[in-house]
Amino acid sequence: MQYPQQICILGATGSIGTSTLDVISRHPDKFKVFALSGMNQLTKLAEQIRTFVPNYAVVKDAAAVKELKQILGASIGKTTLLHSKQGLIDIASASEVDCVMSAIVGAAGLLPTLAAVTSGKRILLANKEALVMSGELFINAVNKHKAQLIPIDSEHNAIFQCLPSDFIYGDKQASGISHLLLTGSGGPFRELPLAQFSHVTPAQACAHPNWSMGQKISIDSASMMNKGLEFIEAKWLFGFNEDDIEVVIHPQSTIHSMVQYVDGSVIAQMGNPDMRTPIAHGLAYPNRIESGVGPLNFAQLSNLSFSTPCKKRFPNLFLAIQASKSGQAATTTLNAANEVAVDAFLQGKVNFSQINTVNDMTLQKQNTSSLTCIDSIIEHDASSRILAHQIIKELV
Ligand SMILES: NC(=O)C1=CN([C@@H]2O[C@H](COP(=O)(O)OP(=O)(O)OC[C@H]3O[C@@H](n4cnc5c(N)ncnc54)[C@H](OP(=O)(O)O)[C@@H]3O)[C@@H](O)[C@H]2O)C=CC1
Ligand SMILES: CC(=O)[C@@H](O)[C@H](O)COP(=O)(O)O
Ligand SMILES: [Mn+2]
Repeated sequence: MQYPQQICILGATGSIGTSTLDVISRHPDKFKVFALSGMNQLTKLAEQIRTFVPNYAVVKDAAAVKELKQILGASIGKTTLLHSKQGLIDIASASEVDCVMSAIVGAAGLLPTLAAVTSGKRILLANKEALVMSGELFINAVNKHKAQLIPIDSEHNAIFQCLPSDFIYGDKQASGISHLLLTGSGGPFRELPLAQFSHVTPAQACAHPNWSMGQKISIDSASMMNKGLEFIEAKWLFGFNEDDIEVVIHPQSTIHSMVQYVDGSVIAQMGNPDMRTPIAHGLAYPNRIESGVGPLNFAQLSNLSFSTPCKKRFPNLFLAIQASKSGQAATTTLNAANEVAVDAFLQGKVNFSQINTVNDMTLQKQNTSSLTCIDSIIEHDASSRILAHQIIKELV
């Protein structure tokens, strides 16, 4: 690895983006911020521009460029402001960039992340939805363009750390691996009586017991759709079959995931629940750098517990596993339906239990045509969203 690395952060104003800048700020000799992007939080983006002085910053549209210019005034410095999808694609594929942090939430992250892939960058992948939407196509592009894909999602980064360094994609036999153990906390409703699920508020659903994250992933954690998306993400990142991935509920989020080997050994990655650890690991890989996360205090770890997820409580997890077995069209459909349903829940249009109803019904109504190119994936995503909106209209 040649320092300094020029870094592009897609989704800089979000939870992962902010943690990434925190790690980078600890290592000014190693990382330079080349480009940042934000969507609605322009004041926060302006503050980041003043602090990190990137070459480029990308916002939603021309009106946002104008507003950001006004906020920045003379402190705009050398930063050029771009906008729209094309602006994101331009910064993700710029020749000066070594490494792209993919931290936009949802389907909006797909095209800029793919632009980084086809430009052969090192990609730090937090945006799991991109991989859920485009699985095989995404991995084929990584291989074709010799991009380097490093998982940032805490579970997948943990598995990446627990696999042998010479692990060959999809070849569990050669490495003596039995299966992957994907841990999930069970979220804020792990013990809530089932009858109360349809009455929970967005604030309650967003109150994750262990992690501080953006709204969408927090709701997904509460329904365990997050673990369903992560199941599909693990399949594509490591080349495993559905039968080789087991989801384990671990409420403390101290073990971030594990690899079970055929000789009975289990290798786990542990740490305090703070995304700066996987982010620092990805930024410096294969080296290690200080992240700002303190050491685990084992004397205070009174209890590490584990259990099996329940289908009645977390139907979204099982829907996602089923979709994974069905194939690409099903996982693209599920991702789109879930984004629409979570948004509707946040707006008070559907209740928490109806997120699963919308996901299930959209999967039943949508076709399962084969999706072999990016245009067909984008089209399928769009038509699934239309179906999900129709289903919501009929529900309310
Ligand atoms: N937070 C976490 O700890 C973890 C997150 N992840 C994954 O990382 C990704 C980001 O999550 P998180 O940081 O929590 O999310 P946040 O909601 O906190 O941040 C999302 C970022 O994306 C920007 N954004 C939102 N919508 C769009 C859009 N349509 N076009 C362009 N930019 C957009 C936001 O801009 P703005 O805020 O300015 O509106 C913000 O910068 C998700 O895919 C999530 O699943 C994975 C593991 C852990
Ligand atoms: C930090 C991270 O990676 C999240 O995806 C986290 O795992 C969410 O917690 P759950 O395990 O409750 O989904
Ligand atoms: Mn995760």
